[in-house]
Amino acid sequence: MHFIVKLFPEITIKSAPVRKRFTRQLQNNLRSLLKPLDATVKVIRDWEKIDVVSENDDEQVIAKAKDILSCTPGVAFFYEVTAFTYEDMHDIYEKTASIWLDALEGKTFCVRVKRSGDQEFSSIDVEKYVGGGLNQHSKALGVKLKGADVTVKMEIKNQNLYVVREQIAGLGGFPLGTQDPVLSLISGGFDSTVASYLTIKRGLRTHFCFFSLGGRDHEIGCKEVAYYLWHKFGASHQVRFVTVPFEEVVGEILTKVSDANMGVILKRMMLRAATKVAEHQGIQALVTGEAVAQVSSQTLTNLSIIDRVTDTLVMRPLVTMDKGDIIDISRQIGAEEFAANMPEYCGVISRKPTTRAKIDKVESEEQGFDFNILEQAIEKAKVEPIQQVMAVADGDLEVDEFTYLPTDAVLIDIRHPDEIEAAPLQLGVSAETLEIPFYALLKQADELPKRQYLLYCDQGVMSKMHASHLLNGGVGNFGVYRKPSKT
Ligand SMILES: Nc1ncnc2c1ncn2[C@@H]1O[C@H](COP(=O)(O)OP(=O)(O)OP(=O)(O)O)[C@@H](O)[C@H]1O
Repeated sequence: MHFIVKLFPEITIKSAPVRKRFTRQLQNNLRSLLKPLDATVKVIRDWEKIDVVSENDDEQVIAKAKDILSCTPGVAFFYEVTAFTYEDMHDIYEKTASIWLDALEGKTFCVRVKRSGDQEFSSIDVEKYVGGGLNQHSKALGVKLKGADVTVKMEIKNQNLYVVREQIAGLGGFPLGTQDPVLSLISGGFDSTVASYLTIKRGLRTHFCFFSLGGRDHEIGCKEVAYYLWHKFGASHQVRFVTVPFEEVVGEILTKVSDANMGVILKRMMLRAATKVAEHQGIQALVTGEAVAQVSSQTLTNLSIIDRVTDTLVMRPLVTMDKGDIIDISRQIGAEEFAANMPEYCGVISRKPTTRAKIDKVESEEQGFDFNILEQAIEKAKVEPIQQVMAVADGDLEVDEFTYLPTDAVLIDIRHPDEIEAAPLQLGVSAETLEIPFYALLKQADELPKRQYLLYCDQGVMSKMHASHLLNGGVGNFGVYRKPSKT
């Protein structure tokens, strides 16, 4: 496989040393993401682009590599190419035709060439020669310079010819690691998920902070979405997931604070706690999913009262975005279903929340609040590397694991639909199977007919955590299926 990765344009307008630093960071990120997939892969950087090259032509490896390249911040787009050396212009035509001739049948096309080096011909000469040849020898409908169905692209560098087979869009943004880290307050809904995605995409290493308001299902759902975002868009860097037990803080608010100010005071408590967590982790900015006027606590008056409790920078990437646009992004990044399936949790729900809180009133109500409870919550915060958040919790019951399918057992593939599409499960034996993505499982488990179910996912971690969680809740007919090892 061979990919030519093009840099996000905002990188290319930086000064030379900054451009070099950002490109080197992207090279390192791609290397660390691609090496586990293919140990022989070479990631080579020059001023204009990054080449990803390997002898490996396995279809699944190529599909996964494309997935990685399209989800890595800093990549504008990339070409999948076939590389040749060439003798002369006719040889360029022959090599291009070997890839494109049949694919042009019934289509209009044009040829576009980017050339560097000391050749006897210009880019336009090649476009004319190759275009003419393809037009004559293929069953194309003809050449069309504007609005053609197909653009046949190639790059010529000295004696090397790269014929583009496919152009694939990248994520844009800056390579992770080029900016300082942030702590994203994630609650698993559309907003904080999209806000976290946007900070990752902009090159900010995004750690997560979750306030547990009661309900393990909500905690699991939130960890799943954070893990998903990290794994898909930010796995070149290690991040942490911090869980702050906020049940008692909520209890104190419910007993000490007036209904109207509960929402604003809860957010002030969250920001106070997040500020301490961030300080402790050496992080200098917080991120939330708030957008002006979306809910009552998000008026300018209330947001400014919320912000007064901290000197730490609070970033709100969605502040002026419409909900529909936020949901569209969440759909594009494969996270819409997470939010839609996020278990209900019992938070602070005011009947008549104020949209214009008064700072004097808020501060006087907070005087009755026992701040030891907040301090204790911060002390009890649990910091985990994101890779471990899906592990079974201490004290959870052990579930049965199988490397074969018992008669009458039903296998449930709980992987994300994108993963199932990229690598359909091949069992080698006939078995009854269902596809229920992990984020929908807790909701649907209750409705399934009583049978023995075995959960399957790639690493066996998510499936084990879910089966164990169900078992702890008294649902014992779920186990784990692992593919037998090949040795
Ligand atoms: N339990 C929580 N843990 C961590 N952060 C939270 C929590 N609840 C709220 N937040 C943060 O506060 C922001 C505003 O929360 P709020 O519940 O008012 O709005 P929201 O738009 O429903 O949030 P979301 O869609 O992200 O769940 C969230 O986007 C998130 O950043």
